[in-house]
Amino acid sequence: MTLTVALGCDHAGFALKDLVIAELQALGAEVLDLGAYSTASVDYPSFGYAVAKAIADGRATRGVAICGSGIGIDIAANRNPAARAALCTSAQMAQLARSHNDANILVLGARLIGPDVARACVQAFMTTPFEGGRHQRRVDMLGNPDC
Ligand SMILES: O=C(CO)[C@H](O)[C@H](O)[C@H](O)COP(=O)(O)O
Repeated sequence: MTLTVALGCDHAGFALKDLVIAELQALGAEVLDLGAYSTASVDYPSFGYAVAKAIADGRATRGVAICGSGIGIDIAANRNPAARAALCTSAQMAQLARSHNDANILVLGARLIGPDVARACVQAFMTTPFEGGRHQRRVDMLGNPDC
């Protein structure tokens, strides 16, 4: 089954976007590009919200969100209860975000990591399964802040 991945970035993430798209396509994913579409200055919350919304309404199964540090767009995406957005700076973090946290959005900081790390993060995010078991219980708790 082809996985659709929603992609969103701000101006700071724009330079990394094409590389991420190419990597996702090489892994067999379909990409839903939600912008930004240039390096003109824009506001990262809009793009974090857009990626999370695409997952919430079923247009995508996973997402990748990119801004300068990754921090702002990560905060924005995680405001949507459907999002489990994980800011990753290494392939190991991306792998753990999938295997332990069932993360559905990979967040990258384009001003902090290079192309090789970005590619490795995308690869780990797309190929690592969720382990379930004890991790499922904890992921379920993320959806219920009163527990
Ligand atoms: O890193 C970011 C937020 O966490 C975003 O990439 C913002 O674009 C960054 O803060 C904006 O910086 P700029 O000086 O406006 O490019």
